Amino acid sequence: MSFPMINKQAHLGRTCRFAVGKAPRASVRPMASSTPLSFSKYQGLGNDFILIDNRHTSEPVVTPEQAVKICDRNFGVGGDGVIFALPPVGDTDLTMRIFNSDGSEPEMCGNGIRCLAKFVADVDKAAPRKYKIHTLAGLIQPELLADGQVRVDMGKPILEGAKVPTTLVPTQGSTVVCQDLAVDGKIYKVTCVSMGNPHAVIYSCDGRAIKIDDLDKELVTLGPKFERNAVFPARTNTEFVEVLNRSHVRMVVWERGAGRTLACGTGACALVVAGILEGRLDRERTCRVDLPGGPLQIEWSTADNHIYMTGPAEVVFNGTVRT
Ligand SMILES: N[C@@H](CCC[C@H](N)C(=O)O)C(=O)O
Repeated sequence: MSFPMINKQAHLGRTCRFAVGKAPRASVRPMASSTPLSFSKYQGLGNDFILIDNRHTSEPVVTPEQAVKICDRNFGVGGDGVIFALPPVGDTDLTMRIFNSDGSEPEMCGNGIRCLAKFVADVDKAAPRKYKIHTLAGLIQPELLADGQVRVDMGKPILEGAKVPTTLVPTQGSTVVCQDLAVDGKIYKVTCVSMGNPHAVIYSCDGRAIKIDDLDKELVTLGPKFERNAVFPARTNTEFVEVLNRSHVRMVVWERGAGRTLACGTGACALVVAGILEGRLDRERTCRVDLPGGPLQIEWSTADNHIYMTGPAEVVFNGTVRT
């Protein structure tokens, strides 16, 4: 591998100070507290993850509570989440599970699955190839390209509001497009899309198009008011988007369970779908999405209705950690 191998060691035996989020589907066995755990840190556009080769057993070797501590940027390794490569289910190559940095378990992670594909290829010393990965959002298929990028077949978006889930009243059939949501005395136009995980996408507020530079500072206070809004019973990821032209946008994101991050792959997919549903973007062209950490290319195929996401994934360092 052509990256510097840094061995980072941390001891995480202290009590965590943070509230641990709900992890409804997590059923995990705690690991022995003194066992050093090998991990690799990867990032996709600055969305960073601790990757664990967990293919020897179907239960994650880290609990949600331990994940919170490992993700801590001051007292731990630091990351937006912990991702596990688990044994395959059915006709797949492997299973992915992820804990957010607050310990909750999302269904999918777009940047994370690019990192996972690179990680597994690096561990197995495999030639570039396409993986079939089982996730809580169904089958997701990343392909390592010759130029180092990873192209992911993200499957079909879920457009039915109740399945996103949101209690906002649908505006186009069963889909919530440009529905009003009042937050802090302003009316946001919200479009709800699930990529397996829920997204609230916002292109305009109080009748004006979103300007990323104007709301950048506000995001930290505004984001949680969407994430925990009663109209999103499973909480939500929230993307604020500025259109540069009909195939190029800028965004910032507040992630469920992780807060402000530099990139969200599922969010980039959801906002392109939302932009097309709102009539702001062209479906015929691949859309460039500029995230705080860099660009992704997103296509919503008319041929199979799947979303295709292309972007980078890089190893940062390998290490061991005590939990
Ligand atoms: N950063 C991810 C999304 C991770 C999950 C998200 N925080 C959730 O809870 O749904 C991405 O790149 O998609």
